[in-house]
Amino acid sequence: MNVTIIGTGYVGLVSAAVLAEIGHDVVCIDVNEEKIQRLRNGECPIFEKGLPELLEKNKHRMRFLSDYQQGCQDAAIIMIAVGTPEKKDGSANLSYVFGAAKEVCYNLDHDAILIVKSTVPIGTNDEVERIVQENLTKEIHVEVVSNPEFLSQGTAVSDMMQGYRIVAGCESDYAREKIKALYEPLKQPLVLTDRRSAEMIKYASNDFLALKISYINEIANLCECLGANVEDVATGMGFDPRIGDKFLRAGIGYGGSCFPKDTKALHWMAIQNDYEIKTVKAAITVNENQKFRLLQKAKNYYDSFEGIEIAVLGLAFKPGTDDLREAPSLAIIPALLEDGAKIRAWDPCAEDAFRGQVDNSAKGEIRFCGSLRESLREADLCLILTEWDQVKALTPADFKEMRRPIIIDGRNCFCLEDMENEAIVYASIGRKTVGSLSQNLNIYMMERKDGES
Ligand SMILES: NC(=O)C1=CN([C@@H]2O[C@H](COP(=O)(O)OP(=O)(O)OC[C@H]3O[C@@H](n4cnc5c(N)ncnc54)[C@H](O)[C@@H]3O)[C@@H](O)[C@H]2O)C=CC1
Ligand SMILES: O=C(O)[C@H]1O[C@H](OP(=O)(O)OP(=O)(O)OC[C@H]2O[C@@H](n3ccc(=O)[nH]c3=O)[C@H](O)[C@@H]2O)[C@H](O)[C@@H](O)[C@@H]1O
Repeated sequence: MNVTIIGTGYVGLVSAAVLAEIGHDVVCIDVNEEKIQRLRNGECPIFEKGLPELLEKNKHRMRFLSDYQQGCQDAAIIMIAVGTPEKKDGSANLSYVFGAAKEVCYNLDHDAILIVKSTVPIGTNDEVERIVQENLTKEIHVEVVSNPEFLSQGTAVSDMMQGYRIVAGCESDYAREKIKALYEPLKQPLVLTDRRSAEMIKYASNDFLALKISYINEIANLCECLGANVEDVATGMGFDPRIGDKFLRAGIGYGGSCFPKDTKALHWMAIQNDYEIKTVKAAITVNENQKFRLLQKAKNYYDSFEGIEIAVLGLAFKPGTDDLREAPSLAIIPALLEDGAKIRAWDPCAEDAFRGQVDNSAKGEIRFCGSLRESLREADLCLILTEWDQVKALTPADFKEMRRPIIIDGRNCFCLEDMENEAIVYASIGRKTVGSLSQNLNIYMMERKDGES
């Protein structure tokens, strides 16, 4: 089939490559000309495992354009995969979706299915249909289908190739048959519903996962108070298939372009309908506070961070991506800089994206380090924000390169057994703090605290 995809972000570009891989001819449209040029040059503009290879393999079935008229020619299916970022009030910004739908109307001269793949509030597809009816310039039949996406960044290609399900909200048999034909080669369970239910499945799924994370984070915080170990607790819970062992990793909370915005958007939708969705609201509140657990723990060692050299390992919101959207680093690092800390940041691929985000007027300073070793050497404190494999491969000996080996791990990267009985302090989330500093360092720390008080 001829498929045109609008938006070449994480969802649009991965969908395009996967649909080409299963035999469709795909045209990608983006308003970002630079991105389109890079794609035409054979470059992959985002960091996503397996994507460059898939684009290269299927380049004979893919075209990249910025012109809608050319891009819509011959398309049997048009898929909108543009962003739906959060607005200040928590609602979703739908201007990109509506803008793309209008462009399609102005440029389409034949019947087609218009798929909305972006995550959109319940009722948006109905609104898109209204826009289509109002703006079509030819006597043609365009049917709107809600087809949300469930991939995760970092594993996007395999998530799409081997997804748990495909959800499509269609309002006619004609649309249902087209969707079946489009996805048939993927051999995945197909959940066919009406459009509003499909839209709701997306929010309900994301928000449930967010809730699960906030729940385990609260259990972790309680474990710390009561002397239990959250990793063991999660393992014990996860064996029960009614609970499941996924999304029970305690840490400094969820980030990324979706859970934060999709929890707030559902909460907003509820309020608009005079309903308060208390569970989701609680997940949001817990997550906001969880980011700062590391700083609270660090205060056990330093009353102020003025002049303190802090190794920050990981900037991206999760490993496997260079995406910084809603990453805890964006909340934690500015707070440290404000307090006068000297940050030595390390991330294997999010450094460039982070550079533009630092507030130059803050008291402290930030240096980006090319290696973990450079970041750790002579540091007074280490904060782990992202569980990159390179970080998980560090050993106690690596941390001993620090001036004061105090490690506060927001992603529970290490077994407690490997870190205890070492001349380092290792604090993590929902587990006891292990290790101790050498006697000299202990005396130093005490003198420092006395000097400050
Ligand atoms: N990032 C993710 O892991 C997932 C995202 N989603 C949803 O998918 C949607 C897209 O998300 P991402 O791919 O992360 O967004 P993104 O921000 O990475 O990419 C969006 C792309 O759309 C382009 N664009 C904007 N307006 C346009 C227009 N009128 N015409 C053509 N191109 C236009 C932008 O230039 C950009 O390249 C969002 O609704 C998101 O919630 C759903 C599942 C997973
Ligand atoms: O709608 C979306 O955009 C996507 O949102 C998430 O995908 P993503 O945000 O890419 O990544 P996740 O792996 O879900 O991680 C999100 C955040 O939760 C955190 N997390 C995840 C799992 C866990 O057990 N604990 C935890 O703190 C991660 O560190 C990360 O900050 C969902 O997993 C996807 O199914 C969904 O399609």
